[in-house]
Order: sequence, then C-alpha cells, then structure tokens
Amino acid sequence: MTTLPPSGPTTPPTTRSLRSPFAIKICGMRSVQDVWAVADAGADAVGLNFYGPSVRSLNPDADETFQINDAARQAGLIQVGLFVNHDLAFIQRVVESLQLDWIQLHGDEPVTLAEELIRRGGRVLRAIRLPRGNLEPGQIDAAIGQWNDAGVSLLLDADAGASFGGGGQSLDWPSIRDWADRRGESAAGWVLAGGLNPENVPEAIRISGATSVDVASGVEQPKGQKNAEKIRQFVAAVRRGEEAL
Ligand SMILES: O=C(O)c1ccccc1NCC(=O)[C@H](O)[C@H](O)COP(=O)(O)O
Repeated sequence: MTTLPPSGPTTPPTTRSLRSPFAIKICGMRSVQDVWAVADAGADAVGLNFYGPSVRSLNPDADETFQINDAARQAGLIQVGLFVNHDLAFIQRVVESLQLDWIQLHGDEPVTLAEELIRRGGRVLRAIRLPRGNLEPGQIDAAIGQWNDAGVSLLLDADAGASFGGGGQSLDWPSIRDWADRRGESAAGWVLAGGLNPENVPEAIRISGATSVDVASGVEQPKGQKNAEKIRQFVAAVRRGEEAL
C-alpha cells in the first residue's frame, strides 16, 4: 500500500475505468485463524474493522491486530482497513502502521476526505449504503453522487441504520442489475455487499451481475465470530455463482 506522504502529486481521478479491488472479501477478521480460513478457502481480501462500536472491531495498536495483519500479508491477501467517520489523521496513522492496501470508508465521510486520501496515494473503497427494497437507477446514482467522480471504487451495501454496516440485510438485486446494466463498462468498479451468505450468494451474483462480493455476518456463527466452514462454503458458492454468469 501507499505510504500516504503528507503531500504529493495530484492524481487525476479515473472515473470510468475503475476495477473492483478484489473478487471476494471476508470482512471483520478477529484472529489469525480467521485469516488462515480465508486464505485456505481461496478468497482474496480481508477486512480489518477499526470502528469501535462494531462487534468486529480491532484495536489498531494491539499486538494481535499486527499478528492478524501480518498473517494476511504473508497469505497474499489484500488488506482492507474499514473506517467509519474517522478523521484523516487516524486513518493515515493506521494505514501507515499496518501498511494496508485499501481504505474502506463506511460512514458519513465527506467526499473531500477520499480526495485527500487519494491525493496522498491511498486507494479508497466507498460504501454506498442503500435502502432495502426496489430502487430506481437514478436513486442509486444520486446516492453515489460525487463519489462517482472522485476516483474511488464503490461497495453497494444495505443500509444498516445506526450500526453503519455488517447488518446481514440484502439489497434488491434486480435493482442493482438494472443500475449496473445502465452504468455500462464502469460496472466493473463496484462490489456487492449486504446480507450475503453461502446459501444466497450464487443467486445474488446471477441476478445482480456482481463480479466482486463482500460478506461479514453471513460467514459467522455466532454473530461476530467467523466460522471456517461457512467461509469455505461461501467461497465455493461464489465460484458456482460465477459459473452461471
Ligand atoms: O461489519 C461491521 O460490523 C461493520 C460495522 C460498521 C461499518 C461497516 C461494517 N462492515 C462493513 C462490511 O464491509 C460488511 O461486510 C458489509 O457491511 C456487509 O455486512 P453483512 O451484511 O453482515 O454481510
């Protein structure tokens, strides 16, 4: 990942040719064993959650967090740091100390924060928290708003209310498909999240057309605790879904 220098050359945003940062991300690593389960299953990215109130949160300064992060790096996994309404200094400090590959902004951050992170060499994934139920393409475009032009990748998640994410609620996949079809070639730059699990992810991929997926609660048992078998089943199910595309 980037070293996030305090200042640097301005990188022009690439708005129409973004690719998804990963194919399968398992979000909310709490132990080295979780990371091994992700690597063994064949997913390509892990999420490290730094949002304090979350059941999946990590202390960025704890030895265990460095061990989890080192295990992910050694396994060749993409390391995504998850932030919710944190300020630039906090994000920069955590990204630098853990050498994270991507910064996921999952709160109500202003687009200027992403622009500054990108200006400093960071790679940003923006969570777009959408209402559940039928959505018009224009509604999704409106929710994306300025993020579309800021050079970020997009993660479409179901609105989890005050908890911001990890809520296990699904989006309306036909609406996502409709939006993605209209979006055309830039559709590759988005990730589907929200309520995915080993049982429904093939259908979610088939209907929405997603080429990149993210899951937190759907591979846990009990809540907040990753389950290696569910992770394995999830990755296998994604592969089945992709074959049907
Ligand atoms: O997972 C959390 O606890 C969380 C808390 C606050 C903001 C975001 C959070 N998770 C972000 C993710 O990327 C999740 O994978 C995504 O929201 C989907 O979660 P789920 O519906 O449980 O699969």
